[in-house]
Amino acid sequence: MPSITLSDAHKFLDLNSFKELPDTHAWTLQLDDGSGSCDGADPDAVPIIDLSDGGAKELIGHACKTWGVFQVINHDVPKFLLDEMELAGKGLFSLPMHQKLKAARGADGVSGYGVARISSFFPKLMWSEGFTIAGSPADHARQLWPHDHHKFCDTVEEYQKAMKKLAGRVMWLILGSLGVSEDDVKWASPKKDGFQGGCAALQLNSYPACPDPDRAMGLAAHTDSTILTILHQSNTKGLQVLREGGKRWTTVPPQPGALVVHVGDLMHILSNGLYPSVLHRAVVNRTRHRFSVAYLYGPPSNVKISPLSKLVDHYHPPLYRSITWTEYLGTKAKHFDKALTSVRLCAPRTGFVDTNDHNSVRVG
Ligand SMILES: C=C1C[C@]23C[C@H]1CC[C@H]2[C@@]12CCC[C@@](C)(C(=O)O1)[C@H]2[C@@H]3C(=O)O
Ligand SMILES: O=C(O)CCC(=O)C(=O)O
Ligand SMILES: [Fe+2]
Repeated sequence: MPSITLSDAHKFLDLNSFKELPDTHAWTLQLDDGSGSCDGADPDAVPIIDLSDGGAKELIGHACKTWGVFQVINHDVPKFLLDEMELAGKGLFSLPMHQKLKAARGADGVSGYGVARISSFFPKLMWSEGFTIAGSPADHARQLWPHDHHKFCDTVEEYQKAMKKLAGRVMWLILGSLGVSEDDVKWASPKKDGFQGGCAALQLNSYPACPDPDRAMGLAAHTDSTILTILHQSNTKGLQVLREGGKRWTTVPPQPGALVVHVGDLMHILSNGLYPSVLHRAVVNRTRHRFSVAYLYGPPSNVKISPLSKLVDHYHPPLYRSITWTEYLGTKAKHFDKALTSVRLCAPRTGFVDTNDHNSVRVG
């Protein structure tokens, strides 16, 4: 079992046990000042795209350019699998804390139970707990359920398989909307025996009901270091996105059976900035426990990612240097919201809204 030092102990408080918000979790940000977030009733809402629609590619291209996020329906991932994964995750988080700590994420590790990796960039803790699965869930699952970890592992593996297939399909719709063909991105090309490219992590997020939701933060504003992320959120709202160059947070309303797709930083790089990664966060509420599962999809870890040559010419110089996913995750762990800027080659033109300069927008 990874040892937990005393200074770390406050990170592993059982959030369900609080009647009041502890100071360690009280953010000074004003979460909602009334001028900001709007909910799904807004006509200008996050697009919902039917993957069985012949025009899906164009609709996805437009959504990537303008929002960096969209929901997909008719995606062929069975509803029972989404429900089963949600139940498996809820079962994990409902274990006693001492049991969950047996699968705690080590200091340099990726997999395991713990607070969000980006926590170290913030003075306050987030009102959430997470469990990250990179590769096989078996080792950690065995620590959590010494007598019966098979059901959890089977569900996770089936979910990973379905998500990998969907992620490949959506990635090709996105690339297709940029006029990029399979010959242009060898590592990602679909092979006869199934989609080859791609590497991924699964992130389970739990946001317990919170006694003071306006002063708490479920998951602080961030972009994902992925090509794309596929998010399944339970039927409780909490996910908010910031529209490109925008100043207001928009709720992505849970829609039964729909999956949310986020454009990640590596797609931002591949598209040479045409499809900016989306800044998003999770807020919490007073009465309901919220749960989400994110499938974080990227390229094989050692493939060099750079702006696609089809999108680069004399008038459109490459804006980012090439970098592998492994290197980028390291850069993100060190620079967080400055990671994309740190791999940028040319300074943004005057008047260009750099959506990744988080200081220029109200992130609270
Ligand atoms: C493959 C990934 C992507 C990671 C790191 C690693 C495993 C866990 C992912 C997340 C999931 C939660 C938000 C985030 C910002 C975090 O803190 O951990 C993500 C991060 C990233 O997208 O950078
Ligand atoms: O819980 C959510 O809605 C957001 C989760 C998220 O952004 C992530 O896991 O990267
Ligand atoms: Fe995210």
